[in-house]
Amino acid sequence: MSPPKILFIDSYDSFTFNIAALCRTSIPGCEIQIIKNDQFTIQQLTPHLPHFAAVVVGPGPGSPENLQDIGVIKYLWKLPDELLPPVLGVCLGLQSLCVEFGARLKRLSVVKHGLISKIHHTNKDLFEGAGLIEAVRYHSLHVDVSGCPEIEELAWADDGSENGRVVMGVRHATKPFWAVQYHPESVRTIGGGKQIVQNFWSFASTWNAARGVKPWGSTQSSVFGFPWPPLSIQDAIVTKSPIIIPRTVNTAIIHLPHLSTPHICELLGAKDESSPFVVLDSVAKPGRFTIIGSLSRSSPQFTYHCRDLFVTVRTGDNVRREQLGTNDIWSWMKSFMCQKRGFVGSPDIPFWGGLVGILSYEIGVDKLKALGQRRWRGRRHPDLNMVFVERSVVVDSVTRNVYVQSLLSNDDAWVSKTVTSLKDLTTHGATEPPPTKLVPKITTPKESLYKSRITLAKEKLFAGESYELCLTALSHISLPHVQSDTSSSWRLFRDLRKANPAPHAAYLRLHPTTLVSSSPERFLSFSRPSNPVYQLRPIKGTVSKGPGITRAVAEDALIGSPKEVAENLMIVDLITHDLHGVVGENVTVKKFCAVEEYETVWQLVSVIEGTLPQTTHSLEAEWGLGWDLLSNSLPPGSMTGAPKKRSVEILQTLEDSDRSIYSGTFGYWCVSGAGDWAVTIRSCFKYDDGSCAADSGKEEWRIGAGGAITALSTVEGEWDEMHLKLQSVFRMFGAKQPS
Ligand SMILES: C=C(O[C@@H]1C=C(C(=O)O)C=C[C@H]1O)C(=O)O
Ligand SMILES: NC(=O)CC[C@H](N)C(=O)O
Repeated sequence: MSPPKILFIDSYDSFTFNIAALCRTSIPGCEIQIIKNDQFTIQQLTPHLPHFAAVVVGPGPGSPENLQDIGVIKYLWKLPDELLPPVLGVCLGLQSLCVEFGARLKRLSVVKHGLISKIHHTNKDLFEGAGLIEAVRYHSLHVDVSGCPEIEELAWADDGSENGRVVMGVRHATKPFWAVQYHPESVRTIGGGKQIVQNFWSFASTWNAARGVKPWGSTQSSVFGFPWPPLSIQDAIVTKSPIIIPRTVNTAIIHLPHLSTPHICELLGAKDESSPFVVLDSVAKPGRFTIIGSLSRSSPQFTYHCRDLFVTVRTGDNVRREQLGTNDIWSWMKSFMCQKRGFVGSPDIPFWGGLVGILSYEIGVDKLKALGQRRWRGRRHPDLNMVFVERSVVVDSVTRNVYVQSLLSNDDAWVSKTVTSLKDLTTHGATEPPPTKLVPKITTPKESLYKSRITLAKEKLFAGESYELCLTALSHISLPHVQSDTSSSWRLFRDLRKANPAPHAAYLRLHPTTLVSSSPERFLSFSRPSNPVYQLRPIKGTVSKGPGITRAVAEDALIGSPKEVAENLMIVDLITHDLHGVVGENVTVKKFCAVEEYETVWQLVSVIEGTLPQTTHSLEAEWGLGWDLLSNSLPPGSMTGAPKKRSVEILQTLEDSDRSIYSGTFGYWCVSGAGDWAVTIRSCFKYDDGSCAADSGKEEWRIGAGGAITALSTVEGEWDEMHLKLQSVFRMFGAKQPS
């Protein structure tokens, strides 16, 4: 028998794959075909409905009364019975069902985003055997079903003086429609998930026994494409690369307990402003390894601007444009890296050599196909800027072992020369230079404007357009350009790593871009095959450090705050969805809302991990999947809010300019298939162009900062939080936060 097919109609939500995963665990062997609500007209969809055993109508931003938000779903409910598959609606899905049968749509007085409520139910029908339900809610709208004879209420929440009784579960009196307003798939929902999907499936099976489900045919396969979980993790669609000849990474290991990272960097060229340089520096826990590139003139550097049809490859003085042709930038970079497969290096370190660089926020926005007013063509600054590192030095901060490695053949001379120089460095020692003293001119966002945008963001949340919006703004710092034989940006980085030690500190000088970062936040890491682990580590929830703010006080302010936990939970659910979308079903939340201490702030951190199914995927498929996950999960959910696409679109209307590399990601993709990417926050960056020229006598730096706006945010609180985050970077300019 062919597996039962479920049609999932997605309204551009960020929890879709979580619901798909819940269906897969509740309905044995089902396969899920996901479509967008504006992908088909009802006339195009109807002939295929007899081939589906059920339809799931998912959540989403906006209103069921707005055709642009609800799309084809509006017309589903009124199809003749003989064409009808059983339907399960979630959130927006429930609202649409009820509205089409006469319910009144209202706004909640107190919106519920990422908040948990006890769900009361009849213990019958969809809720039979459901027991205790404490469920996560993501809604601003709700339905009044009094006066709708066809809609039977099965469950409700008692919001007391806030909203009174709110409908949480319904069924249609005669048609095969059931729905819930809460989120059965959320990682924090207890009860009311698997049981209700199983009950739905049992009613669906009864309905289908009478109706008969037509077999899935090749026409359906060609119309609906691959089901979820995605086939990219199976052998079938992996691009076959040429036969791989194993190559050993030329590696020397030395134990140098007293050597500091800045000294190694300086040995490898950090001081020379004219040359490219990269270091991914784990200055604080949980970071462990520091990766320093030793770039040569032959190290290829790749730059790409969104929507261009080519990528620029620079090797020394040779600059050429490579046409992307039928590739997009992601598959182009992947095919470049495919040629570098087959190296075997030390098992004790995560990086042997590979791509290191920066991806902008906008490259993610472009991938998301978010509608916006941005000018794409003729963008001045690269959206992808990466270098292929062939020679590197990796420092293990735990063992204090230093690994000198080269991917180049016949490179013994460089390896042994570098080992000797490093040993010399330790014996001679070196004095730390004093912090740079500069007089910066700082321009921060205008208070009244930023505050008005917080209010506008909240209005969008109240209207049901988003559940959380990460609002940000850029500040500018202008520094006098000081003539010196030591790169000024390198000096700044050296100061920053002291002033704000962070697990994802980085100094990436990839002209025209220079990034100086003290990011605390890992976006995504993937270990090397076989059986890689994909880890995302979102931070949401920030409290300032200061006198009296002990760990206990911070925990109370973060874990004890429904606002902070809700803010984090929404991103955890979103990130779980991003991960499910690429790796399939095996995704778990390893840590939920742990408090971590950083130099200037306490942060609430969650850890989500995914692994691949035990099916027949090859090492080859595993090798490139981290990159696929990266490209499919940008921009980082913690920098957008949820649902991602709509939130990004709203943010474009609330922010004045491109975020550029702020809010994007930087990190590496190792030739082994492993990678580690951080969120570009607590960072400053500059471009060498007209706005930053030695001839203008100034260096113009930009710093982005912001925070997640939720329905529970206060205008003052969010303004202060944005400033607090700015402060962590301002310190390196020797500057106090301007008031
Ligand atoms: C927006 C920033 O940080 C993001 C927002 C956070 C929050 O709202 O608590 C925390 C970490 C980041 O994901 C920033 O640092 O500029
Ligand atoms: N999660 C959802 O589907 C939300 C539905 C609707 N946009 C609301 O806010 O009420």
